[in-house]
Amino acid sequence: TKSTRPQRLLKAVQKHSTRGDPQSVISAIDHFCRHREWAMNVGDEKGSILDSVVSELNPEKVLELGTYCGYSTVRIARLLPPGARLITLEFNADYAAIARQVIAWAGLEDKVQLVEGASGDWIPRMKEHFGIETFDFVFLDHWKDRYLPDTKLMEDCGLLRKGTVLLADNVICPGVPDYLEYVRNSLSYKSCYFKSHLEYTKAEDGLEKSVFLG
Ligand SMILES: CCCNc1ncnc2c1ncn2[C@@H]1O[C@H](/C=C/CNC(=O)c2cc(-c3ccc(F)cc3)cc(O)c2O)[C@@H](O)[C@H]1O
Ligand SMILES: [Mg+2]
Repeated sequence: TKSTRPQRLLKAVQKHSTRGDPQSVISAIDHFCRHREWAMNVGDEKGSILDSVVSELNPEKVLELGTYCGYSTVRIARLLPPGARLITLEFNADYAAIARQVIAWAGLEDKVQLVEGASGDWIPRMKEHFGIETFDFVFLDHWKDRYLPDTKLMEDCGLLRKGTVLLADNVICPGVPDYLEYVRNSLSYKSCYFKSHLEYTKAEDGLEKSVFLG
């Protein structure tokens, strides 16, 4: 039977990158998506903005919503200090299986916990199941109509603290109008927009960085 795009992306990683070298994994995925098949990874341009936000923050506890093939998981985890932890939620079993192999190939499995399941089910269980008090950094890149409800859920579950940074992908394309309106008008957030481009294209897109004020 025909392979899937995530399977072909994994093959490209295993063929064109060095095991244990996260940067080579990132470059192999970017090359595959730019020259072979487009895929919805945050990409190299927005990825550099993601890198700078993570590096400046040096987070200990990170949550990612929507793993897909693990590209942004690898980008974030490679920058985390020893002892820091990234929990990434992915509810599609096929994507989760690919992402696990990409993360393992990059040699980052010790920093990453991939949880197969829906954000709505797992956000309320972060404290009792993973012993997480609050997150320092959250990367939102899952279904766009879930950014706002999941952000409100994280607030309600007490998972955000004064200074927690939310970084949201695709705030222009495909767009998350309800989420943007919320974080830009709420007195509980200080929000700013990083203008960029949709991964591997010339279309406008960007990241919204929102600091929770408590
Ligand atoms: C119950 C659903 C909500 N909870 C969830 N919990 C856990 N994982 C969830 C998830 N929702 C979605 N996911 C997973 O996240 C991923 C979904 C990402 C959705 N992303 C996009 O649609 C997207 C789409 C584009 C895009 C832009 C332009 C275009 F022409 C075509 C596509 C670009 C992007 O950067 C994107 O991120 C999948 O792996 C999916 O299985
Ligand atoms: Mg995205």
